[in-house]
Amino acid sequence: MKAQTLAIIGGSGLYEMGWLEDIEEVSVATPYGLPSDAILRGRVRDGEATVLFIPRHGRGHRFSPSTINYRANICALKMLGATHVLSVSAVGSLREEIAPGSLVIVDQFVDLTKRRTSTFFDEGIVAHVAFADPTCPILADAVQQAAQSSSVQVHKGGTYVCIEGPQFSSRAESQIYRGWGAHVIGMTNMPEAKLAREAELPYVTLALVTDYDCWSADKEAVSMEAVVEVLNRTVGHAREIARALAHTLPDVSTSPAQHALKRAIITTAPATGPDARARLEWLLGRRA
Ligand SMILES: CSC[C@H]1O[C@H](OP(=O)(O)O)[C@H](O)[C@@H]1O
Ligand SMILES: Nc1ncnc2[nH]cnc12
Repeated sequence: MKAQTLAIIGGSGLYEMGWLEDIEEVSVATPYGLPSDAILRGRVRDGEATVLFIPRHGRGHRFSPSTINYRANICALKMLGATHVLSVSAVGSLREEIAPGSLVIVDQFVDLTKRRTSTFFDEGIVAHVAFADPTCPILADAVQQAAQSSSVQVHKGGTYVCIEGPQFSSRAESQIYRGWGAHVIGMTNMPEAKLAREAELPYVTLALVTDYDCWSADKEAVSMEAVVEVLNRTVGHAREIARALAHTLPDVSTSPAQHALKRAIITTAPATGPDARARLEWLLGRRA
Protein backbone atom coordinates (compact mmCIF):
# COMPACT_ATOMS: atom_id res chain seq x y z
CA MET A 1 0.00 0.00 0.00
CA LYS A 2 1.30 3.50 -0.80
CA ALA A 3 2.06 5.95 2.03
CA GLN A 4 -1.13 7.16 3.67
CA THR A 5 -1.86 10.81 4.31
CA LEU A 6 -5.00 11.88 6.12
CA ALA A 7 -6.17 15.39 5.27
CA ILE A 8 -8.51 16.94 7.82
CA ILE A 9 -10.58 19.94 6.78
CA GLY A 10 -11.67 21.70 9.95
CA GLY A 11 -14.98 23.53 9.99
CA SER A 12 -16.53 26.07 12.35
CA GLY A 13 -15.01 25.71 15.80
CA LEU A 14 -12.18 23.46 14.62
CA TYR A 15 -9.13 25.59 13.86
CA GLU A 16 -6.45 23.27 15.29
CA MET A 17 -6.31 19.56 16.16
CA GLY A 18 -4.48 19.68 19.48
CA TRP A 19 -2.84 16.25 19.04
CA LEU A 20 -0.71 16.88 15.94
CA GLU A 21 3.01 16.34 16.56
CA ASP A 22 6.19 17.26 14.64
CA ILE A 23 4.22 20.04 13.01
CA GLU A 24 5.46 22.09 10.07
CA GLU A 25 3.46 24.86 8.50
CA VAL A 26 3.33 24.61 4.73
CA SER A 27 2.26 27.51 2.53
CA VAL A 28 1.09 26.24 -0.84
CA ALA A 29 0.48 28.33 -3.95
CA THR A 30 -1.96 26.69 -6.36
CA PRO A 31 -3.13 27.54 -9.89
CA TYR A 32 -6.37 28.67 -8.20
CA GLY A 33 -4.79 31.03 -5.71
CA LEU A 34 -4.15 30.59 -2.02
CA PRO A 35 -5.84 28.06 0.27
CA SER A 36 -7.75 29.29 3.34
CA ASP A 37 -4.57 29.19 5.41
CA ALA A 38 -1.16 27.58 5.69
CA ILE A 39 -1.55 23.82 5.97
CA LEU A 40 -0.25 22.07 9.07
CA ARG A 41 1.61 18.86 8.33
CA GLY A 42 2.42 16.52 11.17
CA ARG A 43 1.94 13.08 12.68
CA VAL A 44 -0.21 11.35 15.21
CA ARG A 45 1.78 9.92 18.12
CA ASP A 46 2.69 6.22 17.58
CA GLY A 47 1.07 6.29 14.15
CA GLU A 48 2.47 5.83 10.67
CA ALA A 49 0.27 8.20 8.72
CA THR A 50 1.10 11.75 7.80
CA VAL A 51 -1.67 14.16 8.78
CA LEU A 52 -2.52 17.42 7.03
CA PHE A 53 -4.82 19.97 8.61
CA ILE A 54 -6.49 23.01 7.07
CA PRO A 55 -9.21 25.15 8.69
CA ARG A 56 -11.60 25.84 5.79
CA HIS A 57 -12.59 29.27 7.12
CA GLY A 58 -8.96 30.13 7.93
CA ARG A 59 -7.64 30.68 11.46
CA GLY A 60 -9.81 33.30 13.14
CA HIS A 61 -12.69 32.31 10.79
CA ARG A 62 -11.98 34.90 8.07
CA PHE A 63 -13.74 33.32 5.09
CA SER A 64 -17.51 32.99 4.71
CA PRO A 65 -18.93 29.83 3.09
CA SER A 66 -19.22 31.74 -0.23
CA THR A 67 -15.66 33.13 -0.21
CA ILE A 68 -13.71 30.01 0.79
CA ASN A 69 -11.33 29.08 -2.03
CA TYR A 70 -12.48 25.45 -2.17
CA ARG A 71 -10.45 24.72 -5.31
CA ALA A 72 -7.22 25.96 -3.75
CA ASN A 73 -7.89 23.96 -0.57
CA ILE A 74 -8.49 20.67 -2.37
CA CYS A 75 -5.67 21.26 -4.85
CA ALA A 76 -3.20 22.08 -2.05
CA LEU A 77 -4.14 18.94 -0.10
CA LYS A 78 -3.73 16.80 -3.21
CA MET A 79 -0.38 18.44 -4.00
CA LEU A 80 0.79 17.58 -0.47
CA GLY A 81 -0.05 13.93 -1.02
CA ALA A 82 -3.44 13.54 0.68
CA THR A 83 -4.89 10.04 0.24
CA HIS A 84 -7.96 10.37 2.51
CA VAL A 85 -10.06 13.45 3.32
CA LEU A 86 -12.05 13.87 6.52
CA SER A 87 -14.27 16.93 6.39
CA VAL A 88 -15.54 18.16 9.77
CA SER A 89 -18.60 20.41 9.66
CA ALA A 90 -21.17 22.04 11.90
CA VAL A 91 -24.72 21.34 10.71
CA GLY A 92 -28.32 21.93 11.66
CA SER A 93 -30.63 18.94 12.06
CA LEU A 94 -33.74 18.51 9.91
CA ARG A 95 -34.91 15.41 11.87
CA GLU A 96 -36.26 15.02 15.38
CA GLU A 97 -34.13 11.91 16.01
CA ILE A 98 -30.87 13.70 15.08
CA ALA A 99 -30.38 15.77 18.19
CA PRO A 100 -27.95 18.63 18.74
CA GLY A 101 -24.78 17.21 20.25
CA SER A 102 -24.89 14.07 18.10
CA LEU A 103 -22.75 13.34 15.04
CA VAL A 104 -23.68 12.29 11.52
CA ILE A 105 -21.46 10.51 9.02
CA VAL A 106 -22.91 12.12 5.89
CA ASP A 107 -23.24 10.05 2.72
CA GLN A 108 -25.32 12.19 0.32
CA PHE A 109 -25.58 15.85 -0.65
CA VAL A 110 -28.07 18.23 -2.22
CA ASP A 111 -26.28 21.22 -3.73
CA LEU A 112 -28.22 24.49 -3.49
CA THR A 113 -25.22 26.77 -3.73
CA LYS A 114 -25.41 29.57 -6.30
CA ARG A 115 -22.16 31.44 -6.60
CA ARG A 116 -19.21 29.09 -6.21
CA THR A 117 -16.85 27.58 -8.74
CA SER A 118 -17.53 23.89 -8.42
CA THR A 119 -15.15 22.26 -10.88
CA PHE A 120 -11.50 22.07 -11.91
CA PHE A 121 -12.72 21.41 -15.46
CA ASP A 122 -14.27 24.71 -16.44
CA GLU A 123 -12.02 25.90 -19.27
CA GLY A 124 -10.09 24.15 -22.02
CA ILE A 125 -10.89 20.64 -20.84
CA VAL A 126 -14.22 19.06 -19.93
CA ALA A 127 -14.81 16.19 -17.51
CA HIS A 128 -17.96 14.70 -16.01
CA VAL A 129 -17.12 12.58 -12.95
CA ALA A 130 -19.63 10.16 -11.44
CA PHE A 131 -21.07 11.47 -8.18
CA ALA A 132 -23.88 9.03 -7.40
CA ASP A 133 -22.05 8.01 -4.23
CA PRO A 134 -20.33 11.25 -3.24
CA THR A 135 -18.57 9.96 -0.14
CA CYS A 136 -16.20 7.04 0.33
CA PRO A 137 -17.99 4.10 1.99
CA ILE A 138 -14.70 2.57 3.15
CA LEU A 139 -13.66 5.78 4.86
CA ALA A 140 -17.17 6.16 6.32
CA ASP A 141 -16.90 2.69 7.89
CA ALA A 142 -13.50 3.62 9.33
CA VAL A 143 -14.91 6.84 10.80
CA GLN A 144 -17.74 4.85 12.37
CA GLN A 145 -15.20 2.43 13.89
CA ALA A 146 -13.10 5.36 15.09
CA ALA A 147 -16.18 6.85 16.73
CA GLN A 148 -17.09 3.67 18.58
CA SER A 149 -15.46 4.64 21.85
CA SER A 150 -16.95 8.14 21.65
CA SER A 151 -19.60 8.93 24.27
CA VAL A 152 -21.83 10.74 21.77
CA GLN A 153 -24.44 9.28 19.46
CA VAL A 154 -23.23 8.75 15.90
CA HIS A 155 -25.71 8.41 13.02
CA LYS A 156 -24.31 6.50 10.05
CA GLY A 157 -25.56 7.97 6.76
CA GLY A 158 -27.54 11.10 6.10
CA THR A 159 -28.23 13.66 3.40
CA TYR A 160 -26.67 17.11 3.78
CA VAL A 161 -28.39 20.06 2.07
CA CYS A 162 -25.84 22.73 1.25
CA ILE A 163 -27.25 26.26 1.11
CA GLU A 164 -25.39 29.35 -0.04
CA GLY A 165 -25.77 31.24 3.23
CA PRO A 166 -24.38 33.05 5.06
CA GLN A 167 -27.88 33.66 6.44
CA PHE A 168 -29.59 30.68 8.02
CA SER A 169 -32.76 29.41 6.27
CA SER A 170 -36.33 30.65 6.56
CA ARG A 171 -38.90 28.32 8.16
CA ALA A 172 -40.47 27.68 4.73
CA GLU A 173 -37.10 26.65 3.27
CA SER A 174 -36.29 24.45 6.25
CA GLN A 175 -39.63 22.65 5.95
CA ILE A 176 -39.09 22.11 2.21
CA TYR A 177 -35.66 20.51 2.81
CA ARG A 178 -37.22 18.28 5.48
CA GLY A 179 -39.92 17.31 3.00
CA TRP A 180 -37.21 16.27 0.56
CA GLY A 181 -36.03 13.73 3.13
CA ALA A 182 -32.76 15.50 3.90
CA HIS A 183 -31.22 15.00 7.35
CA VAL A 184 -28.87 17.91 7.98
CA ILE A 185 -28.14 21.38 6.63
CA GLY A 186 -24.92 23.30 6.23
CA MET A 187 -23.18 25.81 3.98
CA THR A 188 -19.77 24.42 3.06
CA ASN A 189 -19.66 20.83 1.85
CA MET A 190 -20.52 21.88 -1.69
CA PRO A 191 -18.48 22.24 -3.81
CA GLU A 192 -15.82 20.80 -1.50
CA ALA A 193 -16.99 17.18 -1.95
CA LYS A 194 -17.38 17.61 -5.73
CA LEU A 195 -13.86 18.96 -6.06
CA ALA A 196 -12.47 16.16 -3.90
CA ARG A 197 -14.12 13.69 -6.29
CA GLU A 198 -12.60 15.42 -9.32
CA ALA A 199 -9.23 15.27 -7.55
CA GLU A 200 -9.81 11.52 -7.02
CA LEU A 201 -9.69 11.95 -3.25
CA PRO A 202 -11.81 9.67 -1.02
CA TYR A 203 -13.89 12.08 1.09
CA VAL A 204 -16.26 11.76 4.01
CA THR A 205 -17.98 14.28 6.27
CA LEU A 206 -18.24 14.02 10.01
CA ALA A 207 -21.02 16.46 10.84
CA LEU A 208 -21.42 17.95 14.30
CA VAL A 209 -25.09 18.66 14.89
CA THR A 210 -25.43 22.00 16.60
CA ASP A 211 -29.15 22.90 16.32
CA TYR A 212 -32.56 22.01 14.92
CA ASP A 213 -32.47 24.73 12.24
CA CYS A 214 -35.96 26.30 12.24
CA TRP A 215 -38.47 23.78 10.86
CA SER A 216 -40.18 23.14 14.21
CA ALA A 217 -42.57 25.59 15.89
CA ASP A 218 -41.78 23.82 19.23
CA LYS A 219 -38.05 24.40 19.11
CA GLU A 220 -35.86 27.46 19.32
CA ALA A 221 -34.78 28.57 15.83
CA VAL A 222 -31.05 28.31 15.13
CA SER A 223 -28.88 31.17 16.37
CA MET A 224 -25.11 31.66 16.37
CA GLU A 225 -25.16 31.67 20.14
CA ALA A 226 -26.67 28.17 20.27
CA VAL A 227 -24.34 26.88 17.54
CA VAL A 228 -21.22 28.09 19.35
CA GLU A 229 -22.40 26.73 22.69
CA VAL A 230 -22.95 23.22 21.25
CA LEU A 231 -19.74 23.33 19.20
CA ASN A 232 -17.73 24.13 22.32
CA ARG A 233 -19.13 20.98 23.90
CA THR A 234 -18.73 18.64 20.91
CA VAL A 235 -15.70 19.67 18.89
CA GLY A 236 -13.48 17.62 21.23
CA HIS A 237 -15.29 14.46 20.07
CA ALA A 238 -14.44 15.27 16.47
CA ARG A 239 -10.79 15.78 17.43
CA GLU A 240 -10.68 12.39 19.16
CA ILE A 241 -12.43 10.59 16.30
CA ALA A 242 -9.99 12.13 13.82
CA ARG A 243 -7.09 11.02 16.00
CA ALA A 244 -8.43 7.43 16.15
CA LEU A 245 -8.98 7.52 12.38
CA ALA A 246 -5.38 8.60 11.78
CA HIS A 247 -4.33 5.35 13.51
CA THR A 248 -6.64 3.15 11.48
CA LEU A 249 -6.67 4.57 7.96
CA PRO A 250 -8.23 1.98 5.67
CA ASP A 251 -7.06 0.84 2.27
CA VAL A 252 -9.15 2.98 -0.08
CA SER A 253 -7.87 1.52 -3.33
CA THR A 254 -11.43 0.45 -4.24
CA SER A 255 -13.02 3.78 -3.28
CA PRO A 256 -15.38 5.29 -5.90
CA ALA A 257 -13.10 8.34 -5.89
CA GLN A 258 -9.98 6.45 -6.78
CA HIS A 259 -10.30 6.38 -10.59
CA ALA A 260 -12.97 9.04 -10.92
CA LEU A 261 -11.26 10.69 -13.88
CA LYS A 262 -10.49 7.51 -15.78
CA ARG A 263 -13.30 7.78 -18.30
CA ALA A 264 -14.65 11.18 -17.26
CA ILE A 265 -12.64 13.44 -19.56
CA ILE A 266 -14.42 13.97 -22.87
CA THR A 267 -12.10 16.55 -24.44
CA THR A 268 -9.70 14.89 -26.87
CA ALA A 269 -5.96 15.34 -26.32
CA PRO A 270 -5.46 17.50 -29.46
CA ALA A 271 -8.41 19.72 -28.44
CA THR A 272 -7.17 20.25 -24.88
CA GLY A 273 -6.07 23.84 -24.43
CA PRO A 274 -2.40 24.32 -23.46
CA ASP A 275 -3.44 26.58 -20.57
CA ALA A 276 -5.74 23.88 -19.21
CA ARG A 277 -2.99 21.29 -19.57
CA ALA A 278 -0.59 23.47 -17.56
CA ARG A 279 -3.22 24.42 -14.95
CA LEU A 280 -4.14 20.78 -14.34
CA GLU A 281 -0.60 19.39 -14.32
CA TRP A 282 -0.91 18.79 -10.53
CA LEU A 283 -3.87 16.46 -11.17
CA LEU A 284 -3.41 14.95 -14.60
CA GLY A 285 0.37 14.89 -14.96
CA ARG A 286 1.11 13.40 -18.33
CA ARG A 287 -2.51 12.31 -18.81
CA ALA A 288 -3.72 15.64 -20.18
C1 LIG B 1 -21.02 28.74 12.58
S1 LIG B 1 -22.61 28.30 12.00
C2 LIG B 1 -22.61 28.33 10.24
C3 LIG B 1 -21.37 27.84 9.58
O1 LIG B 1 -20.93 26.61 10.21
C4 LIG B 1 -20.84 25.63 9.21
O2 LIG B 1 -19.53 25.67 8.64
P1 LIG B 1 -18.55 24.41 8.58
O3 LIG B 1 -19.17 23.41 7.64
O4 LIG B 1 -17.26 24.94 8.07
O5 LIG B 1 -18.43 23.85 9.98
C5 LIG B 1 -21.90 26.05 8.22
O6 LIG B 1 -21.78 25.39 6.99
C6 LIG B 1 -21.69 27.52 8.15
O7 LIG B 1 -20.61 27.87 7.34
N1 LIG C 1 -29.03 25.43 10.87
C1 LIG C 1 -27.94 25.56 10.11
N2 LIG C 1 -28.04 25.93 8.81
C2 LIG C 1 -26.94 26.05 8.04
N3 LIG C 1 -25.69 25.83 8.48
C3 LIG C 1 -25.54 25.46 9.76
N4 LIG C 1 -24.43 25.18 10.47
C4 LIG C 1 -24.83 24.88 11.72
N5 LIG C 1 -26.18 24.95 11.84
C5 LIG C 1 -26.65 25.31 10.62
